[in-house]
Amino acid sequence: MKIAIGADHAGYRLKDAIVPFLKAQGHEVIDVGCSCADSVDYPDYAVPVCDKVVRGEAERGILICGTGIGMSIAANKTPGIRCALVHDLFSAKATREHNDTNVLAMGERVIGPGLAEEIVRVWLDTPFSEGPRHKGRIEKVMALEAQQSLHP
Ligand SMILES: O=C(CO)[C@H](O)[C@H](O)[C@H](O)COP(=O)(O)O
Repeated sequence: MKIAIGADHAGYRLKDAIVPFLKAQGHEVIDVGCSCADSVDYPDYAVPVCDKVVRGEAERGILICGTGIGMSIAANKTPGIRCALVHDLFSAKATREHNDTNVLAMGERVIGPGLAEEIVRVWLDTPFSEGPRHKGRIEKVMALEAQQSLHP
């Protein structure tokens, strides 16, 4: 799978641990940065990752900041993105099955690399449950997005 990944200064260490993990699993990785502890702004890294996903240049996106909250808020502003903030394995599976999320957010200040790698593995491996109830709910969310673009 082709995966875009980005982080801010509070998440780049976890990103740099996950990139080799993804490559070892056979995934192609587009790393948009950042790559050092100099303070940056998380939206500046959420946007390029989400753009790549909505343009089809990446199938999925992974975003990491201190808590994952800023990244998830920023990511969900991009039409077509469904981003989940996940710090446990149950949610990693459920958000793929129920929400068909295409971007995953995590917080380096919340979890360590061992759990983060397991979350990424489960999130990437779990297919969307094609059941009509989930599809209908996602369609309602996408309709909200369309309404908002008509009334900014
Ligand atoms: O947006 C966040 C908090 O919800 C992210 O965790 C940021 O990484 C965090 O705010 C960065 O904090 P810092 O004090 O500027 O390092």
